[in-house]
Amino acid sequence: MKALLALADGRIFEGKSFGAGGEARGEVVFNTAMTGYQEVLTDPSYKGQMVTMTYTQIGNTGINAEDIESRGLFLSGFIVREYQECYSNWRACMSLDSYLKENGVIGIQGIDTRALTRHLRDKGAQNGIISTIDLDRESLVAKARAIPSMAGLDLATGVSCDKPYHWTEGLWDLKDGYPQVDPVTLKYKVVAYDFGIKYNILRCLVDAGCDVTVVPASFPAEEALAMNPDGVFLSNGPGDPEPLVAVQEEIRKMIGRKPIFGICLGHQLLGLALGGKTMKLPFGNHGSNLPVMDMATRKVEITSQNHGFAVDLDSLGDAACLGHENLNDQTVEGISHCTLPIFSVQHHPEASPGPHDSHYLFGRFVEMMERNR
Ligand SMILES: NC(=O)CC[C@H](N)C(=O)O
Repeated sequence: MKALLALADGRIFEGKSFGAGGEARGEVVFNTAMTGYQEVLTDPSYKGQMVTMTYTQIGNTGINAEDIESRGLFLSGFIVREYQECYSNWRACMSLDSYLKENGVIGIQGIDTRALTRHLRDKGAQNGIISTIDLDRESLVAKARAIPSMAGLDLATGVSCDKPYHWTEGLWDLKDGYPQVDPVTLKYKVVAYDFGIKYNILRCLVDAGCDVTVVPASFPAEEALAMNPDGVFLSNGPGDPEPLVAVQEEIRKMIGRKPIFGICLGHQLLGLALGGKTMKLPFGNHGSNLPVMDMATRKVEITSQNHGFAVDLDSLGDAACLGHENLNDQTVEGISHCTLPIFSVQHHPEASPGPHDSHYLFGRFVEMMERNR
């Protein structure tokens, strides 16, 4: 079935539909990861976005029951060069096409994703619409123009959990899959704020020795502190961090009381709680091959990233210093508090998908909690 992708600036791409049919809208971004489309699909931080993969063939390894990063699919559309219906992997249980259909997500294939990516890189990420039902080009562009901008949107509250829960699953192992870890062996009590948390962050925390209680985005700081955790974790999540004013206020109350570690949206929220500002980047960083320098050791790590906003370092003044730097665009990749045991990173040390170079950051958080007990 024919499908069209129309961008707000008038550019149109024609392709064929796979997955669900209908119409979907969102901010179009590109992801440069060569593997891990299932983790990309289940990353809640993509809510409100349509993702184009720069890798040319997608679907080859099908879908399995294990590489899942959240309770569902949150992105609104999936754009690929060549969809592969014929999949092969020992863990695969269904095709990508069936998975998208089951979850009501629109896919479009046969798109010149190189041209689309270059367009987004040169003109900036922008809103777009994919349709199989309205093939009128002018009407689609008009609809794409009417989509509200990602800047200013609180999308995190909508994807967070409803009530606190306990997490005890550890990291995947080839022989045993995901282990259930006995909480008595976990030494550090961590309260993890869920703004759209990826499961592998929770697994990495457990693997590092943390007994994790996940709490909703709106969880009051007083209640988190009353649980007397060794540390507080702030998760990744979709949308703009700036409108989450109430969350920033709660984070502010915990600064100086407990060690804090933040990832991605959690990092941006920490920056705002420390008095800094965030800004929207032209097209952001989405992929699993992005170089970053750890300023403490000057070691370079290849990282997994997925963000469209960034912390403005100058706006932080003396509140924090640069902890990590993105070596492609020199944006702030991490901050660390000058005196308190508080740090955060823009990239994803849990990978999923991506390299494990940054796994050490979970160990750094545990060391911080150990020193502050
Ligand atoms: N992965 C994330 O946490 C993304 C953070 C934020 N939504 C951004 O786009 O910058």
